[in-house]
Amino acid sequence: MQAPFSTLSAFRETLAAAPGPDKAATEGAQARNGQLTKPPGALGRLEDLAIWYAGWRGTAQPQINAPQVIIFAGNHGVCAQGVSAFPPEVTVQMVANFEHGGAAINQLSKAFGAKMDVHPLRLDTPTADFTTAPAMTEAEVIEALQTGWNAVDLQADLVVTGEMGIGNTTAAAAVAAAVLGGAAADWTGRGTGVDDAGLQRKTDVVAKGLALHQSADPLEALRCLGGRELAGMAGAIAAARHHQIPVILDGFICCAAAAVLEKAAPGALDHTVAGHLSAEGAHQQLLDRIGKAPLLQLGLRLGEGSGAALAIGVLKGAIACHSGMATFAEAGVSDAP
Ligand SMILES: O=C(O)c1ccc[n+]([C@@H]2O[C@H](COP(=O)([O-])O)[C@@H](O)[C@H]2O)c1
Ligand SMILES: Cc1cc2nc[nH]c2cc1C
Repeated sequence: MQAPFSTLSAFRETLAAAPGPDKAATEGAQARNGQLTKPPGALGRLEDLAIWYAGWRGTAQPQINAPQVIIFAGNHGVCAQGVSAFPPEVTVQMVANFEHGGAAINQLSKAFGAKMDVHPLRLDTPTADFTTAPAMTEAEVIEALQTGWNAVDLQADLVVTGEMGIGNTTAAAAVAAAVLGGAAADWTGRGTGVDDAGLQRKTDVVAKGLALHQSADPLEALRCLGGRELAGMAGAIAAARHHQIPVILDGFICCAAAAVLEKAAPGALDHTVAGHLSAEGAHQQLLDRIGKAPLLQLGLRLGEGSGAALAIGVLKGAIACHSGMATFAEAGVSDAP
């Protein structure tokens, strides 16, 4: 389906009109969970995950057969300020690596049975340096949101949103600070591995951007301080909601993009779970602020959707148990405590 918006205000309305989970499917899944051959609650968070997933898919006994990993790539004018340990050319080089199957996310997608799509977003035209101008025009941010929306495969039954973009932890920190509040230093971290001087530069750059672009509107924060890959992820997360497809969020940059949606329309992330806790310092508080507990904590700070792709395995495990286990009655197991 083509994106049903061509302005930020129409995108805001699309978010506000998003559907909720199916009540009957949720209740059916809760009832089924109570009959499965295990002590009550013994599968811990897997039980909540299965019931959550069932509600969004609209069936009490769902399957996961077609996960889709979607990677958006963007370039950032703010790299001119020396905010990354790597040069911006790495973005296009890594896109080629994705296309040739050589990146971590290629292997993780394959390992967890997901198809993987890559969307380079105008890599030859970096966003404007947000210390001097808005990162994007409305037309540019809309184009990226639309590409994200249209990237979701309607046949997918689970979506992972990931990114690649040298400099994007600076953009994500600025967006997080603008939509969630706090000082620049609360949200900046080492990204690809900047040293102490680089971290100080990054914090000053974010503070400058926040001072220049003051708006209470989270979508304006995305436009002025974000990047095309953040907007792409936001568009895909919103589209997945529209099509009742659950989403696994990835690391710091993905969650900053998601926070924009949550602030623009509270509840907009109800169809999402946090795949992992990134080693990027501010990810924990970002997750706290969007009310998500990560499924995994493995010290990853790669991006590319890698932590979320690993969490596909957790969700598949939850659904395999929920939909495939025998009930006490079917197995002839006594359910008396
Ligand atoms: O996902 C994360 O939490 C994460 C944390 C640190 C770095 N990254 C990745 O590293 C790149 C951004 O780092 P930087 O230092 O260039 O801002 C970008 O391509 C991200 O995918 C990703
Ligand atoms: C090599 C490299 C791979 C990445 N994948 C995601 N972000 C990245 C940043 C770099 C520098």
